[in-house]
Amino acid sequence: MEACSRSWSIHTNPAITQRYQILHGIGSGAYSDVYKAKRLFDGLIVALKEIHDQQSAIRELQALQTLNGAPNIVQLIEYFWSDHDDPVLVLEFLPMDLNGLIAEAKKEWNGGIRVSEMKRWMIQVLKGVEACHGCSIMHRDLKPSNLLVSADGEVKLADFGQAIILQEPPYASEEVNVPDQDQPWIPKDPDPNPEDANLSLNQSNLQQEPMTAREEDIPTNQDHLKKDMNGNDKCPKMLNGSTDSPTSCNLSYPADDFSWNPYSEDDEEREDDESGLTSCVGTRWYRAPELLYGSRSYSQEIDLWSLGCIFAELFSLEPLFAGNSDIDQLNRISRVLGNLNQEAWPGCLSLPDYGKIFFSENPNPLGLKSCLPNCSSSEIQLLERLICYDPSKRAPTMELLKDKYFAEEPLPVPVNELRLPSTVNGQENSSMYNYDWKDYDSDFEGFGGAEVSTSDSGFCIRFS
Ligand SMILES: Nc1ncnc2c1ncn2[C@@H]1O[C@H](COP(=O)(O)OP(=O)(O)OP(=O)(O)O)[C@@H](O)[C@H]1O
Repeated sequence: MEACSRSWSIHTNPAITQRYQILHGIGSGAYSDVYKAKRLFDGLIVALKEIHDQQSAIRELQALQTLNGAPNIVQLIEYFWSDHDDPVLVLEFLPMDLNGLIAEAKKEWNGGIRVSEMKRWMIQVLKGVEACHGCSIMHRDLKPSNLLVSADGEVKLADFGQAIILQEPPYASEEVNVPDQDQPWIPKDPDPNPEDANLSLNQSNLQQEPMTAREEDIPTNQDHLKKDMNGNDKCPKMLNGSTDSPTSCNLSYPADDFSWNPYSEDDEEREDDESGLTSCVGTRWYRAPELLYGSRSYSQEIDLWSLGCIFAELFSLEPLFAGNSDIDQLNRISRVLGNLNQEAWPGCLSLPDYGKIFFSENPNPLGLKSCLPNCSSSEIQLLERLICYDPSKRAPTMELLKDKYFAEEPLPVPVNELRLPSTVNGQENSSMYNYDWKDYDSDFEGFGGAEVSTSDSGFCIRFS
């Protein structure tokens, strides 16, 4: 067995090792290590996701249970939970992601992804997001590397560690959908797929033995989640130790280095009835402008913005807004869409950081067409329904699925006719873009001089 990083519990927990042979590590995220494993009683290949943050584990578990059996959502097979080990989720194994697809298309497919393929990829992603939004779940971290792909070309939304189930309005606080303490949790049947006997999760679930995880260890309300496993208050710091950010969140992280923690001492990071949602979610390149301006009362439209960025990237094979800091991110957006003002979004004045950041006048924004010169007008129109400042103008997924674009020639290919990356072996197909950081040491470089001044509400930054 190949050595795996960081983790002890997954190898030493008999509840897991009696049921699974751990094959090798697949990858690590901010809060998790993921392993490829084989279920001993039937040989089913799975992904074991060991999550080192309980809050993130509970979010993921709640979302995946709510979405069980929904189309284009990664399947939760079972989970292991104890009060002394990190929770481990057993997920269907998916060998690729859209990041790997984009990288392959860029390198190998002269001409990129065909329009007929693009439509099928987009439809699948839209259906996954529609399933989430239909269940009042905001994913909050949509990006190509969280859109996993099966060996058959099926897209599955994954990584629900930042997801939140919305209740009236606009967020869930007390009533959370954690498993009932007394009821062992057994996955519902997903959509049967009799053609694929080996990998059929339907079949695997039917054969499933009784749960070995300790459901009684799952807390039943969110107050409990504010404590660590020893009952102490959970108040970890942001990853870079920064609490003095002038905008909403992290000003100097690499794009994939997200640092949200819902129970940080910093009010900006707290999520509860009084303070609302945290704006520090998602991965910068795909983060909606209202989040970058510090909104705490956003809704599912933030996922729609991310979708627009993902689709644009599938078209051009380059990230649309590859900001190296939150301010650079906003600057890149305003160069394309124009500066955010009341005309673009009347609600912008109430954004917490709106009056703190000003960019130089930009009367002639580039527009999406000039960023995506190879896109047809219907493609640009569809993207404009997602990538716009005013969240209320972003089209819901159901409307987008009915967009004439998908009914026009060339029609979407069937899933089994999609071209896939040549190597379908886990992380080999997932690649983060190597952004050249050296040119952008500070938030303020790359877009002129910055003048910082203090005001009654804090300070503001003005770029010339
Ligand atoms: N079901 C799965 N099948 C195969 N690989 C998976 C699966 N789930 C996750 N992975 C891989 O494991 C790695 C980490 O997973 P994931 O992104 O879910 O962790 P995370 O800690 O929540 O991540 P992030 O830092 O992006 O929030 C990624 O490379 C991902 O592609």
